Amino acid sequence: MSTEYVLVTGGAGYIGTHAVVELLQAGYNVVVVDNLVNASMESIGRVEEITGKKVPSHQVDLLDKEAVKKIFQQYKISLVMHFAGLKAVGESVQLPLLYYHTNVGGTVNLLEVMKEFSVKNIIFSSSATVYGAPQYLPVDEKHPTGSCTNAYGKTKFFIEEIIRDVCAADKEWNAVILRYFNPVGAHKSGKIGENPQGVPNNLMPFVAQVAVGRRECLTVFGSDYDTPDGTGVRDYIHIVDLAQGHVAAMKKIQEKCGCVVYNLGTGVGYSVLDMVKAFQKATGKEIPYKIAPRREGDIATVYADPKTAEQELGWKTTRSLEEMCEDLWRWQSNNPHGYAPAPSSS
Ligand SMILES: NC(=O)c1ccc[n+]([C@@H]2O[C@H](COP(=O)([O-])OP(=O)(O)OC[C@H]3O[C@@H](n4cnc5c(N)ncnc54)[C@H](O)[C@@H]3O)[C@@H](O)[C@H]2O)c1
Ligand SMILES: CC(=O)N[C@H]1[C@@H](OP(=O)(O)OP(=O)(O)OC[C@H]2O[C@@H](n3ccc(=O)[nH]c3=O)[C@H](O)[C@@H]2O)O[C@H](CO)[C@H](O)[C@@H]1O
Repeated sequence: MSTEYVLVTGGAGYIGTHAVVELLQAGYNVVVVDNLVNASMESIGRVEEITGKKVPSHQVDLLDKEAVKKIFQQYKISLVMHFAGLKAVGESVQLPLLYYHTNVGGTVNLLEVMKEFSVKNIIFSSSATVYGAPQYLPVDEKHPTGSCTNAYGKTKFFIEEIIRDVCAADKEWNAVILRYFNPVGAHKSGKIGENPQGVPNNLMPFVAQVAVGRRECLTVFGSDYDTPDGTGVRDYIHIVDLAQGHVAAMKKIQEKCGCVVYNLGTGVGYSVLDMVKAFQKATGKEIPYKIAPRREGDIATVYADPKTAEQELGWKTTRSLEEMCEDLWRWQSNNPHGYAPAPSSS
C-alpha cells in the first residue's frame, strides 16, 4: 500500500511547524503546503534538523485550487490539518474582504478538493476569539459563539459553521475544531518559534523583542480593567502543549468522531504584568514598560475550561509559565531576527 500522509496547510508558520514536529515524532508522514505570505521554508529546514526527517513541502496558495488538487494527486492524503490563513486582527478590520477571501475562500477550496478526493477528515485551527466577550468564566465549549467584533474572528466563526454543515450533510466526514487560547513559547531546541513580520501585535513576541534589544519599551494596553492588577488577563498556553493537542486530535478522528470542538488552553489566567514579571524572572532581562490606554476591541479577562479536551482527548497541558518564558527566550536570543539574517547596517 502507498504511504499515507497528513497534509498540513500553513505548515511553515508558527503553530504549523510545532505541530509538524510533534506529528513526525508520533510517527505520522507529513506533507506541508504554505504560500509563504507569513513564513519562509527556512522554518521547515529547522523542523528537519530537529526531527532528522525529510518534510516534503510545496509553495501552494489555497486560493489556487488547481495547485491544491495537484497535491492530492501526488500524495495519498488521509487527513488535513488546516492552519493556513491570515491572523492579524487590526489588519482584518482594515481589509475585511482580504480576510474573508483568504480564510473563508481558501477553506472552501480546500474542503471542495478534499471532497473530490474523498478525504473526509479535518482538524481546524479556530480561536477563543469566537466566544467574543465572555458571558461567564471559565469559557467552556458550550459558551455562545459568533459575537466577535473583527473580521478575523468572524472568519473563524464562519469556517466553524461551514465545517459543521459539511459534516451534517455527509456522515463520513470527521472534524476536530480546536479553539486555541494564547499560544506562546517555542520548541525546546530554540530552532523554531514565532517570527512576526513588522511590529508584533501579540504581547509575548513584543516582550521578547524588547528583551533582545529590537524594541525599546513595551506598551501595556490599559491598567484600569476589573482584574487583580488592572491589566488584561489571558490563558497563555505553551506552543508544544498546543501542538501535542493536535496529535491527540488525530487519535480522536481515527475513532470517527463526527464534528467535535475542543478548547486548547490551561484553564489559568495571567495578567500582562504577571507575564512581564515571569519573563523577567525566567530570563534575567529587564523589560521596561509604559502604561497606555486600552486597545480597541480588547476584553478584560478570558480563560478556558479545558476539561472536555482532558476527558475526551486525554490531553492536558504540562508546561509551566516559566517554561513558556525560558523557551521563548531561547528561540529569540538564538534568532534575534527570526529566520531572517540580521539586516545590514548600511
Ligand atoms: N497564533 C495564535 O495566537 C493563534 C490563535 C488562535 C488561532 N490561530 C490560528 O492558527 C493558525 C496558525 O496560526 P499561526 O500563529 O501559526 O500563524 P502563521 O501566520 O505563523 O501561520 C499561518 C501560515 O499560513 C500561511 N498562509 C496564509 N495564507 C495562506 C494561503 N492562502 N494559502 C496557503 N498558506 C497560507 C502563512 O504563510 C503562514 O505560514 C491560523 O489559522 C490562525 O488563525 C492562531
Ligand atoms: C484584539 C486582538 O488582537 N485579539 C487577538 C489576540 O488576542 P489577545 O488580545 O488575547 O492576545 P495579545 O497577545 O494581543 O494580548 C494579550 C494581552 O496583552 C495586552 N498587550 C498586548 C500587546 C502589547 O503590546 N501590549 C499589551 O498590553 C493586551 O491588551 C491583552 O490584554 O491574539 C489572540 C491569539 O493569540 C487572538 O488571535 C485574538 O483574536
